[in-house]
Amino acid sequence: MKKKVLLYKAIPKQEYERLKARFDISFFDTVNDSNRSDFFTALKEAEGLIGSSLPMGPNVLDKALKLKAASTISVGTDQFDLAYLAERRIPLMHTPDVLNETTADTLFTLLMCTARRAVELSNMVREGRWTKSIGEQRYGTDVHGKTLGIIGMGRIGYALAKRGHFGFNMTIQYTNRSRNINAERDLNATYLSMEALLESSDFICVMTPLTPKTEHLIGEKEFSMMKKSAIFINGSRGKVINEKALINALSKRVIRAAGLDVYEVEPLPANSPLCTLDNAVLFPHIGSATTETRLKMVSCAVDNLIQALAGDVSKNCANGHLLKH
Ligand SMILES: NC(=O)c1ccc[n+]([C@@H]2O[C@H](COP(=O)([O-])OP(=O)(O)OC[C@H]3O[C@@H](n4cnc5c(N)ncnc54)[C@H](O)[C@@H]3O)[C@@H](O)[C@H]2O)c1
Ligand SMILES: O=C(O)[C@H](O)CO
Repeated sequence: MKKKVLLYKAIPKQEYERLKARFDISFFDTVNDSNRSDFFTALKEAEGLIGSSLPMGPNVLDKALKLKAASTISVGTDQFDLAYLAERRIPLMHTPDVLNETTADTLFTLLMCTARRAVELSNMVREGRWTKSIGEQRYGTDVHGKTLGIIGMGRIGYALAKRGHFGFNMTIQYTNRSRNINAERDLNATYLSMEALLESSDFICVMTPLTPKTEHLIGEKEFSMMKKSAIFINGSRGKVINEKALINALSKRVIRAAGLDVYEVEPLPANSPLCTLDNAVLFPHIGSATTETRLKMVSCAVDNLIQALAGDVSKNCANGHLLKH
């Protein structure tokens, strides 16, 4: 008999067929009031889970009594409680590496758009407000040759730093849980304390995962330490930043501008004060959102689930270090 798998995201047909060839699939594109009880019935029977963007904390997974493996179509694992899963001996598989370059492309786009006020000025053209030279007060600021400070120099942080170093002759500095020797060797990156990085960077990009230790890592105190001309970029998770403090820093011009791909609440409510700020560039969580990369992520997550349900968690297991204890 085929193992039961709960799929909670629409995926390309060829990847769906790969799953269907091996497993008995229950598919939920979304979970709402009309299908919630069917979702929980399927969850109760599922040995495998695959999907993304749904909170899967203990309150949900306590009902998944037969669960043997979960596979998230993302590198971020913050929808899950890794320790809880490890306690139940359930591996959580994720999709590192396949999205590094695309996400770094997005972050650099965000950085460039923010520095050069691209969205604001493009809107001026579209709305018929380009009636004369834009004027000094709307000039952007240079990116090339500036200092890029990266908080969280992991896989994506490194890919972003590569763009800054080789493409834009930027000075790279970073803070991280541990030294990134490759970044220091390849990109001449300098390891700094958080304080030193905040005080001396022209561009500051946050690329840590969201964990209990990184929640609200950047708040009022940190914004006040940045240069008045600093441009802040968040491509990690919204909750790594105290969004209220960021809004305050932007509206009072404590810093120059921010480029954001992620928010405390997603989708960002249209009445968020962020939407009224002309010094904020707002992307709708599109770090990895290209056709090619999203397909690679789904394919990787499908492979991960097949392998994990066969007992092999040697690759891409996010809580492997906890399962060992
Ligand atoms: N915006 C998007 O669409 C998008 C796309 C991909 C990933 N992400 C987010 O980016 C995160 C990072 O992805 P990655 O693949 O580079 O992960 P990674 O694990 O390779 O890198 C994260 C780095 O953060 C560091 N770190 C962790 N806690 C820290 C702390 N308290 N202080 C300083 N550094 C700390 C780690 O040491 C590591 O080097 C993901 O967890 C995800 O949340 C967002
Ligand atoms: O974590 C990730 O992979 C990205 O945020 C896309 O969901």
